Order: sequence, then C-alpha cells, then structure tokens
Amino acid sequence: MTDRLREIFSAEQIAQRVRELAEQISRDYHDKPLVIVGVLKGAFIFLADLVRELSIEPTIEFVRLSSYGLKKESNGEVEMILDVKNSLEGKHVLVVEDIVDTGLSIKSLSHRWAEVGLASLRVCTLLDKPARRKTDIEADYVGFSIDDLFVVGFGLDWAEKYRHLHGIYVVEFDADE
Ligand SMILES: O=P(O)(O)OC[C@H]1O[C@H](OP(=O)(O)OP(=O)(O)O)[C@H](O)[C@@H]1O
Ligand code: HPA
Ligand SMILES: [Mg+2]
Repeated sequence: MTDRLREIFSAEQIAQRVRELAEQISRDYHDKPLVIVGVLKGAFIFLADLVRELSIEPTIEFVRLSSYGLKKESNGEVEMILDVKNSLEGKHVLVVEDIVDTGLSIKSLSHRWAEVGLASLRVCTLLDKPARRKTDIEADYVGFSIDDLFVVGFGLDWAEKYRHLHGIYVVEFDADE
C-alpha cells in the first residue's frame, strides 16, 4: 500500500524558520557556553541545519530515546538507548528535538538531569503539537506549532520511513491502520 503524503512545510519554509531560531538562540547564549543535546533519531536533520546557522560555538552531544517504535502513539515509556558520554553538570543545556508531542520524552530527560545539576535547561523543537500534551512541558524555541496530525519528513519517521524527505508531510492513513 502507498501512503498518501500531504506537504505542510516546504524545505524553503523550514530553512527560513531554522535561520530565525538560530538567530534567537545565538543572541540568548552569546555570553555563555552552550551544550546542545540532540535527541536521536528524529532531530538529526534539524540539529545539523540549526547548528550551522548559529553565530556562537556550541558543543554537541546526543542522546537516543525511543517510545514510538513502529506505532503512531507513544507507548508512554521512554527508553534511553544512548546517553551522553560527558557529564552535563554545571552546563547550559539546550535540548534539540524534532517534535514535542505528549512531552514524555522531554519530561524523562528533565527528570534524569534534575539530579545532575545543570546550570540551565531549555528546549528547542522544530515542531510542537500542544493538543496532545500529557505533561507540563513547554518548549522555549518552537519552529512551527501544528494541529493533532501525524507528520513525517525532515528527520521524522513513521515506522522508520520518510526521515529523508526535505519537507514535512502529514500522513493520511487508511482507517484500518
Ligand atoms: O513528546 P513525545 O510524545 O515524547 O514525542 C516526541 C518524541 O517522539 C519521537 O521519537 P521516537 O520515539 O519516534 O524515536 P525516533 O526519534 O528514533 O523516531 C520524536 O522524535 C521525539 O523524540
Ligand atoms: O507526528 C509525529 N511524527 C513522527 N514522530 C512523532 N513522534 C511524536 N509525534 C510524531
Ligand atoms: Mg519515531
């Protein structure tokens, strides 16, 4: 079966928004060292574009979380598959996500890091889906706010497909999926 994809943000629209976010972040962190922590896998394209637009020099780490697997719904349990190697104690951390949906992934990171003692923690996400939130998490930098729709492309997958697409698309599923 071929999935139907409907574009909601083009590569050009995303690039413009990424430049604006990078400007804002560069301004906010011009006087403090920044550690960017990308959340794999979804954030890999957004992070790569974002860091190349910054006018500051961040260090970059990654964690890998997973809760959606092959499904369209979070299973409610966020698994950490890869942790940062270097301690984040005393660091100004900006988490970079492709999407904040229920907020459970970000919540699990903030819980985990509460004991580490960061200097500060902020969240930058390309997409925000506030209608589905199950936690009190708010992102500090948001590319686009979207309705309650399952989206793919620009790093985001459905069952590991479509991460490579240049734009962002709504997947129009058949009723039985
Ligand atoms: O706010 P939440 O409901 O927690 O959803 C957001 C998270 O879910 C997705 O990751 P996923 O578990 O699909 O892993 P992936 O990035 O490897 O695709 C997405 O990339 C975010 O990290
Ligand atoms: O809409 C989405 N698309 C892909 N992955 C996701 N993870 C949470 N929400 C989404
Ligand atoms: Mg996924």
